[in-house]
Amino acid sequence: MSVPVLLVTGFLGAGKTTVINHLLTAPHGKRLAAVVNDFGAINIDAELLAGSAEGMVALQNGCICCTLQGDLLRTLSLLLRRDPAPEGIVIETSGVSDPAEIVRSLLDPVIWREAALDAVLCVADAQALADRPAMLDDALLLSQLRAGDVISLNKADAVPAGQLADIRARLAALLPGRTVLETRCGRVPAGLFLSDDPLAFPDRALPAASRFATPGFESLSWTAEGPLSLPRFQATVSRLAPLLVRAKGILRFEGQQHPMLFQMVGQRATFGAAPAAPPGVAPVRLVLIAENGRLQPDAVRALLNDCRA
Ligand SMILES: Nc1nc2c(ncn2[C@@H]2O[C@H](COP(=O)(O)OP(=O)(O)OP(=O)(O)O)[C@@H](O)[C@H]2O)c(=O)[nH]1
Repeated sequence: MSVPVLLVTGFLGAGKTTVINHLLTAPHGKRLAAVVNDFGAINIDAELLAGSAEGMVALQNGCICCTLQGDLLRTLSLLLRRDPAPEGIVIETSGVSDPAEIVRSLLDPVIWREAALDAVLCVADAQALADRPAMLDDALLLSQLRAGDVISLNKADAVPAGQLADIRARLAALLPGRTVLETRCGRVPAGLFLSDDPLAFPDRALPAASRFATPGFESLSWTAEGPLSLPRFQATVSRLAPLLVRAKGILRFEGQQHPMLFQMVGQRATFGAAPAAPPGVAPVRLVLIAENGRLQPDAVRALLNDCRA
């Protein structure tokens, strides 16, 4: 019997990792494996996933719709040979991936026999769409939305009801007949996905070939061995924010005992509790993502180096 696969797509920072964490910890009684693809040399998402050591494979420094496609297929075949085998596989694409290419690979009959694509879930960021309605004209975002069998309109808590209704109306016009679920903190109904019935979403058309052979984004990864000065880091982030689409990192600040999880989506930055670092990794790890050509790596690294306490 083939193992159902859920492909989770969505723009940078929409909440894909949050959704997958919810699915991994929801009480559905299934043994799930996750494959996460972070577009950067350091895979922060892998560290943020519950039980990340068990059944989790990180594909990094590239994007699975382009350079890492072969790696994805090899990874699936390794996961399927694990004992005990997973009962469901969740694949998180990086926020810069066009899922059309990945769907095409997964529809390959050889893969399908063992790991059948059950559904594509597109996580859309209600807060970003409320702030920047023009995002819905973005070709990559459109491709991600169109690939979705189900759209999770996430961060519904952060948007007033009237604006949420406007966004739903725009999505309904763009994607007629598609299921749109308003979600908070990625809490999609787990029972909707990874069912044993591979025909739950039977109308999948073979997607058109990708228009995003080269992603229009670049990432810069930076690490430090010692703590940072919080005021200097905040000043640097304010300076860099207009250039960035997304940033995330696990940071240590002078005078603080615990590491902090730093997340920035668009211009909004938040700090939260970070999981304990795995042994042997640098205590400060940061990934910045920007449109191609916007970051001058040496200058950015110099600014970040100046944040060291
Ligand atoms: N207010 C609010 N914030 C959320 C919600 N879901 C996720 N977030 C926050 O949004 C930020 C990005 O969430 P992630 O789950 O890392 O997003 P992602 O799509 O995996 O990000 P990339 O992998 O970098 O593309 C984090 O700070 C989350 O805590 C939500 O429903 N409401």
